Amino acid sequence: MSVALETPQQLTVRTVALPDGRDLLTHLPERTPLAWIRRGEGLVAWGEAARLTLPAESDGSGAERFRAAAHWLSAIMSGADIDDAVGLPGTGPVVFGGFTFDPGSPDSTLVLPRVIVGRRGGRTWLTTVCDRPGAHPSDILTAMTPVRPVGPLHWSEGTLSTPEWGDAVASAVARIRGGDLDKVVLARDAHAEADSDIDARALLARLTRDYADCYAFSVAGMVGATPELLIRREGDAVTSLVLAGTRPRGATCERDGELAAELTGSDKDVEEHGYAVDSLRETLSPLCSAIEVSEEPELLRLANVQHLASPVRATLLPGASTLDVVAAMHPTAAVGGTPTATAMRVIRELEGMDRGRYAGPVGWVDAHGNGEWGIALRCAEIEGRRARLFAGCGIVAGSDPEAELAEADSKFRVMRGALTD
Ligand SMILES: C=C(O[C@@H]1C=C(C(=O)O)C=C[C@H]1O)C(=O)O
Repeated sequence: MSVALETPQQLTVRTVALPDGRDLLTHLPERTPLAWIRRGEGLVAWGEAARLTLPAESDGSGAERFRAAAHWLSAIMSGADIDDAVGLPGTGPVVFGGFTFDPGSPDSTLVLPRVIVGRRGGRTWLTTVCDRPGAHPSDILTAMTPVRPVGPLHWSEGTLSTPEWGDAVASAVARIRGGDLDKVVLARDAHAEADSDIDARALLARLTRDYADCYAFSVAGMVGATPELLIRREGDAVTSLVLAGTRPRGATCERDGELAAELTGSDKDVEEHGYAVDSLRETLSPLCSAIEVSEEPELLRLANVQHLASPVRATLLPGASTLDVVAAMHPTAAVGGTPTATAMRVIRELEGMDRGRYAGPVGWVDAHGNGEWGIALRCAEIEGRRARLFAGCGIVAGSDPEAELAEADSKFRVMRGALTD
C-alpha cells in the first residue's frame, strides 16, 4: 500500500496546566479546527505538525489502513520529545483521525495538531507541538476571528431521491426476507450550499449546546455529534456503547413516553439491537477480557431521537492497542449489518454512493494509547461553502420504507439544525 506520508524529524511536545475555565470552543480558530467535546470537556486543536492521508485499499480487506495508521502513529509518538506536566488521558501529543467507512474509499486521515487545549475533570491544559526544542508554534498566537454565521443555505437532494431511497429499502427488505442476510444499514446523503465558506465553529457551538450528551467532533472536514462510542480507553479499561433501535422524540411528554414504550417493547428493534450486541461481544473477545454487557438495553434519549443502548465494559489484553480494537470493531452491525461481508456488498449495490468518512471510526489517541473513538454519525462533510449530510437506518425483515425515511429524516435534523443560524 502506498501512503502519503508527511512525518517530521523530531517533535518537541510540551503540556502545561492552563488556568482557564472558558468554553473550549472559545480557543478554536477558524482554520483547521479539530474538536472532540462531550458535556463541556474534551479537546480542541488546530494547526498540523503531521498528517497521514491513506489511499483506497486495493484488496479491500479493511485491515491494511489501520495497520498503516498504527505504524505511522508509533513512529510519530516514539520519536517525540515529550514534557507533560499534567499527565492525564489526552495530555501530551494527541492524534485525531477519521477512517472511511469502506476500505475501498480513499482519504482516511490522521492529523497531529500543533496546538491542543484540553479539559478533563475541570482541569484545563495546553499542549504545543514544535519541530525543534524551544520553538513556539506560530498558530498559538493566531488572532481569534469572530465565529461567522452560516447564512442562507440552498438545499438539494442527495445521490438517491426520496422515492429511489425508499425503493432501495424495499429491495433490502426483500433480500433479508429471501434469506440473503439478517440486517443491513442503508444511508442517504443530502447537500447544502452556503453563500460563503462554512465556519465549522458555528456548527460545533450548536452541536455542543443541543447534543451535550453526544461527542461533538470536527476532524479533517467531518463535523457532527455522534452518540455512538466505539471505544474509550483509559489504561487497560475499555468502555463502549452499542446503539441500535430508534424512535423519534414525542412532542408531548405523553407521546414521548408512548414512543419509548413502543421502542423497548418492539421485537423488531430488540432483535436488531441484539445483533449489534452479539457482534460487539464476538469482536472484543480476542482483544479483551472481562467483557460485561447489561442483560437488557437501556433507553438513551437525545434531543432528536431515542435509542436502545447497551453500555459495555471490558479490560484490554496486554499487547492489544486502541487502533486494534477500532479496526476489529469496524464496521459494527449498527452501521454495516449482519453478516458483515454480505451487508457491505448490499450497501455498495443499493446506496449508489461513497459514504466517505461517514459511518467510519472518528476520534483521537494519545501517546499512551488512551483515546476515544466513535462512529462518525449525525455528521456532514464540510468543504468550503458545501456541506454533505448523511443519515442511515438499520433495515431488518420487518422494516417499512416509509418509517425508515422518517427515521433518516430525524437523523438529518442534527446537522440541519447545526447549519441553521
Ligand atoms: C446509521 C445511523 O445510525 C445508526 C442506526 C441506528 C438504527 O438504525 O436504529 C441507530 C443508531 C446508529 O447505530 C445514522 O445516524 O446515520
